[in-house]
Amino acid sequence: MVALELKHLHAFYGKAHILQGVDLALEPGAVVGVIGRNGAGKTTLLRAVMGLAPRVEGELELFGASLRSLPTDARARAGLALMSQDMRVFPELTVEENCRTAALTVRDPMPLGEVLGMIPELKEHWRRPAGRLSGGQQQLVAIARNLTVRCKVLMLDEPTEGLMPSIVTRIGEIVRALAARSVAVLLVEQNVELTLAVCTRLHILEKGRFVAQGTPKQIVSNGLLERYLGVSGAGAH
Ligand SMILES: Nc1ncnc2c1ncn2[C@@H]1O[C@H](COP(=O)(O)OP(=O)(O)OP(=O)(O)O)[C@@H](O)[C@H]1O
Repeated sequence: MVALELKHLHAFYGKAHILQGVDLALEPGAVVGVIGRNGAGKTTLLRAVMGLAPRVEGELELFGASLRSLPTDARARAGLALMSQDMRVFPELTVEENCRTAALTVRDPMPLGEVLGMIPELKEHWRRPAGRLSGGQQQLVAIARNLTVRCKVLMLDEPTEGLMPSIVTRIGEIVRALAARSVAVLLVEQNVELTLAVCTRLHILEKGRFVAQGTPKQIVSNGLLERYLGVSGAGAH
């Protein structure tokens, strides 16, 4: 079974042809990383899947059903979620309210006790406005909202950018826990160590095309990180 499938996906900003025929299949429980240099098109890829890129061609399917004609909110209701710098939490609402408003958007939300069971560190902030929390804690609130709606495919755009190492580790653990619950995760992340540690498979994007793929081990041992990113991956596993 495939959770998310992209077939010959193209995306454009005006005349700029950014994604140039991307194919990708993401199974439930997979954690797939997309890595590539600045400007390769990683963010555009996630935005295209979410219905946020201005012009997209090709096919996108969620559990075999086409997403092409669906606007972003319908894609979200179908189980797709995107976490990025500009879409995190409602800052004026408390953590609890952030989760409760998410719960209202679906028929069968995850009970909040279960959400807190997965992210227990939110308990002590439950009644605080989310905007008062640290960047890392807000990121956990955003994940909690996506847990609440039982998203089936979670796309993360640079989830650990600017965060302290302890919270980076925590986000990695939570990503693994989500995958263990059959959520398919598509991760765009500059932190190579984290990417290698949590991903089951990596795809390298260069100038809008996938040029290589493999397990983290294969990518490192074939020297592909040096070749395409100019980093070694040494010290990571
Ligand atoms: N709104 C936009 N309008 C026009 N061009 C854009 C827009 N957003 C991105 N681009 C261009 O599309 C290309 C791909 O950008 P994108 O942000 O997808 O790359 P990226 O791989 O995520 O890079 P980074 O790692 O720097 O975030 C770049 O050349 C960028 O300048």
